[in-house]
Amino acid sequence: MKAEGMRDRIEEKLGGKKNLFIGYITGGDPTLNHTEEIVYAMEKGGADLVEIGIPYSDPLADGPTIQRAAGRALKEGFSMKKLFDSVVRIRRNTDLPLVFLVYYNTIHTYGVDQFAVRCKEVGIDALIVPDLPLEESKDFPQDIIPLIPLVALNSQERIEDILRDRSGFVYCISSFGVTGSRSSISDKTRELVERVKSHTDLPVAVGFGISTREMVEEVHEYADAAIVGSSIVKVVEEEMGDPERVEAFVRELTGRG
Ligand SMILES: O=P(O)(O)OC[C@@H](O)[C@@H](O)c1c[nH]c2ccccc12
Repeated sequence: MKAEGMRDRIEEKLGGKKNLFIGYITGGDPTLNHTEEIVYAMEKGGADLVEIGIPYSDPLADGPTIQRAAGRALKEGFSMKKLFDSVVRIRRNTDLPLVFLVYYNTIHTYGVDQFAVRCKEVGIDALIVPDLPLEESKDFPQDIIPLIPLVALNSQERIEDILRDRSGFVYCISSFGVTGSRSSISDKTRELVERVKSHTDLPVAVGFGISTREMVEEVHEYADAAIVGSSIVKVVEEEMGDPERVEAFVRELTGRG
């Protein structure tokens, strides 16, 4: 489903391209000022899209690294209102596609329609809602802002259903369990991506457990985009949000510049 009258930054930047890179950070980690600077840093390092995670106290799909990031952000007084204000500032400076990674509770508490409208207003391009079941996503106002379809190794028979009438890109989850670095990518992932590609022309991205340039290259052999979260968040943690360090790490992962 395509949002009416919305400029499709995701299609412009990702459509028909290869060797793409998507980076994740947690919004407000360690502060919202850092988030703004880190988004620019990731773009300079070669990221084609940035996922901004909304810190949440009970993030069931997240491993310890991203949980700690959420803890840091919440301790600093994170609020949705302040994040929306940050995105308004970010949008004055870049056309980089931006996606929120947000648990449903945050949306529900804000008000579903209000949340969707505000995201669109500030220039968020899509949402990833890891805990929203497919059936319920059908009632979500995707005419206002699209939801990125998530496909897991065990979604096999439902792939066609999941991919029907979608825009943006497809997020293939390459392993079972929670976010966080792993030493290798399951070989089932390639099959999953091939299957997804037989049902859609959207760009296909692979995430979960990717942490090195070698793993990014491996994903690029069969998918359009590699997604890296926890290992970027680890740099944010170790370097106390220093954008230059994040830029250097993202550049190492993308192999650009
Ligand atoms: O952290 P990893 O293993 O690199 O995985 C990507 C990831 O961080 C990001 O896309 C993400 C963060 N939280 C999530 C929850 C569900 C699905 C995906 C995510």
